[in-house]
Amino acid sequence: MKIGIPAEIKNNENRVAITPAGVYHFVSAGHKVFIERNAGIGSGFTDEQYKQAGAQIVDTPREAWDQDMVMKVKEPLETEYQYFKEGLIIFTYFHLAAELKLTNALLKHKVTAIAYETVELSNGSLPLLTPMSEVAGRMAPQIGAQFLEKPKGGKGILLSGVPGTKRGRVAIIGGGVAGTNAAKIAVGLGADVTILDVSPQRLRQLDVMFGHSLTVIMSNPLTILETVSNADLVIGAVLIPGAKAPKLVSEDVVKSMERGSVIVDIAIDQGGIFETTDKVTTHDHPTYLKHGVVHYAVANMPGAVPQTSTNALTNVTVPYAVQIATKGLKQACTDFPELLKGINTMKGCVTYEAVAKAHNLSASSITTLF
Ligand SMILES: NC(=O)C1=CN([C@@H]2O[C@H](COP(=O)(O)OP(=O)(O)OC[C@H]3O[C@@H](n4cnc5c(N)ncnc54)[C@H](O)[C@@H]3O)[C@@H](O)[C@H]2O)C=CC1
Ligand SMILES: CC(=O)C(=O)O
Ligand SMILES: [Mg+2]
Repeated sequence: MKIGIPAEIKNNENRVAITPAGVYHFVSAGHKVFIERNAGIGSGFTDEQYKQAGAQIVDTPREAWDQDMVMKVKEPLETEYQYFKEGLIIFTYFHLAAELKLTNALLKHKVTAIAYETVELSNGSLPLLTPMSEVAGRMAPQIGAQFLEKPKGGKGILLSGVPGTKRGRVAIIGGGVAGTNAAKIAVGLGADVTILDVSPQRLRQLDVMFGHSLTVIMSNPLTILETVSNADLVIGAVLIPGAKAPKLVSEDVVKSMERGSVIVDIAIDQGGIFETTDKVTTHDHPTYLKHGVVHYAVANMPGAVPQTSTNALTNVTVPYAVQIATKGLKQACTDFPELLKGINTMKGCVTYEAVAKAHNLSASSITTLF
C-alpha cells in the first residue's frame, strides 16, 4: 500500500503522524511511505532521517494526500477537503460529532474515515486516545497554574500556597484518563484537589489510587455547582465516546465562580463541557474572558509538546496502520475488532452511531458496507 503523511497545518500543531521508526516498520512490510517535506521538523525528525528509514520526501501536500491511506494527527481542515477522493482511507483524530462540515465532506467524497478516538477495545478503553489524554491531562494543571497568575489574567494565586496561606482549589470533572493524569499533577503541585465522576466503579478506583491526597465525589448537577463555584481552577475531562460532549456546567455556574478563576476545558475537541466554552481557541490565542473567568479551550493541547506527543501517539497508531496496509481494512478489522469501532464513515455513509446521532443522520452497519 502507498501511505501518505502530510505536514499538519492546524495552529501550532507540531506533531507528525509517523516517526522514522514507523517508516521503517511500513517499508520492512513492503509498503511505500511518502512524507511531505519538513513534516517532522516540529517533532525533531529531519527529512534525512525519514529518507534513511526508507521514506520518499514529497514537495507538496497534494503528493502526500494522493495515496491509498493518509495518516495524520488532527482532523483535516477545510483547505484539505480538496484532496478527498473515493475509497481514500484517512487514519487520524476526527472528532466528527463536533465537525458537521467535515462529516459532510467525507460523506460526499466517500472517504473511509478511521478515527483514532473511537478505536475501542472490548474492555471499553480507547487505546489510540489514551496517550494524548495522558498528555493533555498532565498539561492542564500546569496551564491552569500559569493563567491563574495575575499578569496572565488570573486572580493571582499559587496552587501550592505557602505556609500560612490557603492552597489553590482545583476541581476536575471526569476521572478517566485525562482527569486522572490532571489529578496526579495537581496533587503533585500541592493543590487542594476534588475529582468528580459519574461511574461508581471509577470513583472507587480513584479512591484507591489517590487515598487521602484528594477528594473523590459523585458527579451530579448539585456537586458540580458546589465544587465549581468554590474552585480556582476547573478542568473539564468528560467523554462519552464519539459523542458531542454533554454541557455539564451551565453559564450560571460559571457566573458563580470568583473573578480571575480559570477553566481548562480539555473536552473541547468533542464540543466542550461548559456552556461558556462555545468556541475553540488556539495555542496562539489560547484564552478568552467570560464572566470574569479565564477560559482555555485549545483542541490540540498535545501539539505544544510534540517531542513527547508524537512518540507517544505513533507508538500506538503505527502498528494498527501497518495491519491495515498489509491485510486490507476488512481482514485487519476481523483480526483486531477494535478497529471496526474506529470506522466513522465509509462509502458515503456514517457508520458510528454517536456521530450519526449528533448530526441527525442514521448510522449504517459497517458489515453491510465491506
Ligand atoms: N483538548 C485536547 O487537546 C485533548 C482532548 N482530549 C479529550 O479529553 C476528553 C477526555 O478523554 P479521556 O480522559 O480519554 O476519556 P475517558 O473515557 O478516559 O474518561 C472520561 C470520564 O468521564 C466520565 N464521565 C462521563 N459522564 C460524566 C459526568 N456527567 N460527570 C463526570 N464524569 C463523567 C466517565 O465516567 C469517564 O471516567 C475527550 O473529549 C478527549 O477527546 C484528549 C486529548 C487531547
Ligand atoms: C485527542 C486530540 O484531540 C489531540 O491529541 O489533539
Ligand atoms: Mg477540532
